[in-house]
Amino acid sequence: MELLRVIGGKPLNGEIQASGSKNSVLAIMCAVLLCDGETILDNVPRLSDVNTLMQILNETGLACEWIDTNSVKIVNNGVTNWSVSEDLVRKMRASFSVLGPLLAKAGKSQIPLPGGCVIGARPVDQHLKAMQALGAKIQMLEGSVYAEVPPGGLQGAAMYLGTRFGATVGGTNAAIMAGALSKGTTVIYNASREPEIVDLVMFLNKAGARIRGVGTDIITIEGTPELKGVRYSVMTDRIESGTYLCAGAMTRGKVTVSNIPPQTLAGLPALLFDMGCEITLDGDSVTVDARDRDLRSTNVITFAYPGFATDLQPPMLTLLTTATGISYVKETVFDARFGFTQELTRMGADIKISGDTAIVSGVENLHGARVVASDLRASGALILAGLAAKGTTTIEGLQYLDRGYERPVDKFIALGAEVERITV
Ligand SMILES: CC(=O)N[C@H]1[C@@H](OP(=O)(O)OP(=O)(O)OC[C@H]2O[C@@H](n3ccc(=O)[nH]c3=O)[C@H](O)[C@@H]2O)O[C@H](CO)[C@@H](O)[C@@H]1O
Ligand SMILES: C=C(OP(=O)(O)O)C(=O)O
Repeated sequence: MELLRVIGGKPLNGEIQASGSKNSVLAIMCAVLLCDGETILDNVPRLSDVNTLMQILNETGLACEWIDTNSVKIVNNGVTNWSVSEDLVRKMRASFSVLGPLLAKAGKSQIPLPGGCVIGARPVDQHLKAMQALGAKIQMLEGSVYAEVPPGGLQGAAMYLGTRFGATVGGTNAAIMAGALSKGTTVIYNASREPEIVDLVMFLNKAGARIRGVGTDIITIEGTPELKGVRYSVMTDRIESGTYLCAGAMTRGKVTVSNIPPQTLAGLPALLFDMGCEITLDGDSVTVDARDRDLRSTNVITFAYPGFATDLQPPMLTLLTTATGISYVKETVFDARFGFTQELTRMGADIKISGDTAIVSGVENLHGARVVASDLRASGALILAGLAAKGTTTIEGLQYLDRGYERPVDKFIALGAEVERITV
């Protein structure tokens, strides 16, 4: 088994480059199913999620290969298989996003239901609603979704997408991708406004789609009969970047993340400033300076963009464990995203959970412990805790870390951390 050993107590100092965005590249790779011929994607992060999606696309008949450290070539000479195997969907929930493109391109698709995960229930009713609005026939058989295009093909339609948690990123992506090849006009009301959706649409429009309104909550799509492969550079990862900025603050150091447009971080720099950090925005680089500072508590509420990103809630909450005073962290996007706080408690944090809110009372120090990451952002959060703690922390569950953080050990070492992967 592989573990991460973190020796804490040293302030991080230095600069790192943000990697390509996981959530953006996964959506764009699904959209490549819609694009005939060759697509080259640059700034692709080397992550296990990307490799899993490459396997899925290969299974559908596309040919994906790494052609450079961060570039992937995908050749789409036609979809030859419209079903996805269960073990791949289980590995990565985002694989369900091939449903819409497979349907639009191959006329049908079969995908096992992804089920819930440790951060919440995660149903896909809004993905299916979008497909049905475009005319698809949907059936559930033995835990799989079977979708089929009606005889005249998918027809553009107006649809309202939304869940009890607000807009849906995956549902909006699904509607955009299927709408791009539908006949006529598709309008999505209450669309998600996440930067990764803007990136997906920029890719699709470069490939020949006609989509406008992205970045607002009404997206309009004029369907086109075909899309062509293009070369496209994926946006940088705001969640990875935010994690390193929180690490700088948590260790009372000074960290610059370059290559990240600050507006994509939504409220994070402002919240770090409220806590007492010095923040410098310089073009596409963000610096947090917390050296010799006493950080104070603040309150955080997660929301769809431009609200505070739920994926940054675990690192932000972790940072608050050593801020003076009491912080309230309310999670409104997923219904079970506080599991990791139990592990922080083992390291000396004082956290109480009351429904959708975590009440964090700042302590002077965390102490090293053996802890287990049970999801992707929990893994980042526990590294931050380990970096700030007195003593040594060992973290289990590195398969989650590898899903979403590119070369984290190299990046933390570049900032002066004592971190190593060990096999036991
Ligand atoms: C691969 C990817 O891009 N993942 C991101 C995507 O996940 P994902 O696309 O799954 O997130 P959604 O925005 O769809 O989910 C938001 C909430 O809506 C619920 N819901 C969603 C769809 C649906 O059909 N029915 C329903 O009830 C979900 O369970 C969740 O509680 O956006 C999330 C919210 O920013 C991020 O945390 C994830 O990192
Ligand atoms: C929740 C996340 O990803 P996914 O939707 O792929 O599970 C995440 O990146 O934090």
